[in-house]
Parts: sequence; C-alpha cells; structure tokens
Amino acid sequence: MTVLSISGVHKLFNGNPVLRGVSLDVDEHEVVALIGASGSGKSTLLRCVNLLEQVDDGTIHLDGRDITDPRADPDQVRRRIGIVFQAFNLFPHLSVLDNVTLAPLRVHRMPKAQARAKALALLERVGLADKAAAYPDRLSGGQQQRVAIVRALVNDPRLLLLDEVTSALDPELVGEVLALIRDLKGDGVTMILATHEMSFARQVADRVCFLDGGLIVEQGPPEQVFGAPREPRTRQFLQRITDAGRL
Ligand SMILES: Nc1ncnc2c1ncn2[C@@H]1O[C@H](COP(=O)(O)OP(=O)(O)OP(=O)(O)O)[C@@H](O)[C@H]1O
Repeated sequence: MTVLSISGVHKLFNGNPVLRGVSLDVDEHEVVALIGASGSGKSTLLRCVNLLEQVDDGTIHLDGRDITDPRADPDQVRRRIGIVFQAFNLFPHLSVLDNVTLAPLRVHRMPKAQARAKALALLERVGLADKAAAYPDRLSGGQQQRVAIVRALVNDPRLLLLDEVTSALDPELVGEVLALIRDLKGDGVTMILATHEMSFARQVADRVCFLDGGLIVEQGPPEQVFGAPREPRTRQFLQRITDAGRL
C-alpha cells in the first residue's frame, strides 16, 4: 500500500531550481534513504513533504489525499508526518516531557492525560523515562536526538522524516540513535531519511535514492545502488565518498 506519492515536484528558490521534477512513491513500512551531495535537494524534498516549503509544481499525496492542495490543513498534515532535524530543536526552557507533549496539547488538542501517557510510554521505550522531568541541557546529544524522535512519534504518524539526524552528534553517540531507528524499522514505521552516512543507509534502507541536481538519478535496493550503481553520476558520487574514506 502506498503511503506517500510524490509526483513531478519542482521547487525553486529565488528562481533557481532546487527540485526539478522529483517523483517517488513510498510504501507502508518501507524505509527510503535519500543520498546525494550537499545541495542536491534532500532536505528541501523532506521539507516539501512536511509542508515547511510549498512546491512550485507537482503534487504530494498522503494516503491518497493531495496535501499540496492549498485547502489542506498543514497542522493536520504535520500530525500525520513527523519530522526530525539535524539540530534537535528542543525547547531549552521545557522539560523533556513538556517538549514531547507540547504539540499534541497545543496544536492537536490531544487530551492531557493521553498525551502524557503516550509520551511516557515512548520515553520508556527509548530508555529515557528517567529523564522525563529533566531539561534538555542535562542530556547528551544522543539523548536529545532520541527525545526529538519521540516528539515526532507521539502522534503515531503515518510517515517519519529524518533529516540528517546523526550529523550533529559526536561519533560515539551516533550508535544509540541508529539503533533506535533500526528498532523503529522493526516496528514497521514508514520512514524517509536523508543522510550522508552511507553505512546507515545501507543498514536500514529498503531502497536508496540518489539525488543529483534536484533529480532522483538512480534508485534501488542498497546492495544494487552501493554495490553495482548503474548511473555514471552515482558511481562518481560514491567514488568521491570512498576516496574521502566515508564508505
Ligand atoms: N530557504 C532557502 N532559500 C534559498 N535557497 C535555499 C533554501 N533552502 C535551500 N536552499 C538551496 O537549495 C539547494 C538544496 O538545498 P538542500 O538543503 O535541500 O540540499 P541537501 O541535499 O539537503 O544538502 P545537505 O546535504 O547539505 O543538507 C541548496 O543550493 C541550498 O542553498
């Protein structure tokens, strides 16, 4: 079953095309990794899916509904599509629990007891129940990022978008976030992740899409894209990464 259908999406910034006709269908329980050089449009694509950016052309359907229709309610859409960024963006003046329940309570009008119970269950699941009352500055980067992931999951989204979620972490903290994402995959969470970590894409993705110049140039199972890339541009990109010692 198709959860997300991106069709012919174009996005321009100041007249410069950043997405040039991207089409991508994501199935339920599928994990899709977006790879590509800096500036290839990975973040912009995720931001369009979450309606943080408006597409200039094309459509995006979630469960068959056109979310790029101007009549679509962005708050409703964002309840169904969680997003986690490289910078965890937790509110420093709110406890972990309040960070997680803020949007459900303020934006989505979830009853308080339900939001609390849901948040605590998720924090328990990611091993952070004992941090519910703590403030973000008392947490490590890896813990903060796990809280940000919990915050994105608290509405039981249909789709989770992960934008470079390990890039701001010290290397020794990356593992705990990757382990959580692998667990979520095991639970059947549908995800699109943009990453510079090829080993991560290789380990968790069902499908890898290589973006170049605002287009998906090649896509396939990780073993094919990494092991036997068909397109010269994919080969060049992977070669550069290998030369930099990052593959
Ligand atoms: N709000 C904006 N205004 C103007 N230009 C933007 C904006 N957001 C992104 N861009 C430009 O769009 C292009 C694609 O950026 P994007 O962040 O989507 O790439 P990316 O593949 O995610 O890169 P990275 O891997 O570095 O995160 C870049 O040239 C960037 O400078």
